[in-house]
This record gives sequence, C-alpha cells and structure tokens, in this order.
Amino acid sequence: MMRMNYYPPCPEPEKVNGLTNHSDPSALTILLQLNEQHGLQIRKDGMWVPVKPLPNAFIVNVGDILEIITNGTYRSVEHRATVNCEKERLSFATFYSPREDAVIGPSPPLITDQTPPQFKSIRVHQYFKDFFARKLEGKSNRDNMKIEHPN
Ligand SMILES: O=C(O)CCC(=O)C(=O)O
Ligand SMILES: [Fe+2]
Repeated sequence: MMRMNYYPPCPEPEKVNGLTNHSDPSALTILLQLNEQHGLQIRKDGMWVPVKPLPNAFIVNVGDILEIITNGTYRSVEHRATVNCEKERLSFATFYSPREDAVIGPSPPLITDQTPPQFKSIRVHQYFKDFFARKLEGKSNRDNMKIEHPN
C-alpha cells in the first residue's frame, strides 16, 4: 500500500497535528520526504526527536507486524508529523506487509519457555480490518495484539 501525505503550511503550527502520533501497522515502511521539509518526529525514550530529511534518502521504519513476528525483539517506531508556517510538506510512504491470507503472529522458533508469545496470531486481512476500525493513536494497534500472561 502507498500513501501520499500533503501538509499545507499553517499560520499556527503549534496548534495542529500534521499526522497524529502512531506506529505503522505494516511490517516495514519506506518513506520519502519529498521536498526536504522538516516535520517527521520519532519518539525515543519519551522524547520527540526530529528526523532530518536528507536529499535522495529513504527512511525505513519498523512497523507493528515486524514487532509481532519477532515477538517484540524489533520494536515498531512511534512517530508523528508536524506542520510549519512557511512551506507545504510532502511525504510518500510505501507500506510492506504480508499477503492478505497469511497469518501473522510470533515466529515459532522464537517461542521458548522463557520467551512465551507476546502477541496473538491473526490473519492479515482481519488484522487490517481491526486496524482501520480503530482510532489512530500511539501504539494502540500493537497493544491490541498483546496477550496477557498470568504470572
Ligand atoms: O509525513 C511523514 O513524514 C510521516 C508519514 C507517516 O507516518 C505515514 O504515512 O504513516
Ligand atoms: Fe506512519
């Protein structure tokens, strides 16, 4: 799936979100910041860190599916987009995910007594149906896939 994002300039940029904080539901996202305008930020240790646009460079984001398949070893990155008052910003995201009839869940070789499955297994089609039915909000999609362990 591909998405083009257009963020018009805004006279009061601190009052709006360009794109609310979220992690991508995909396995991997390849992102191009088209016109080299700042705006993308990632959450690291609770802080929002700007990602500087580099000419002719892609950004590769780990998405929730990769977090689920690796049973939490690779963690999806929470990110958001801000707007600025001078110039429009454009980005182009390509989302990579397994085919619709595949089942995603923690990879069996990664499951041991010490590392029980952290996530449910689900068909990709249902996973995206659930994703689009919910509000985009932080890592809520990943959280929704978690299983509770009685310890
Ligand atoms: O505009 C950006 O840099 C981020 C876009 C994004 O996070 C998305 O399309 O999922
Ligand atoms: Fe995103």
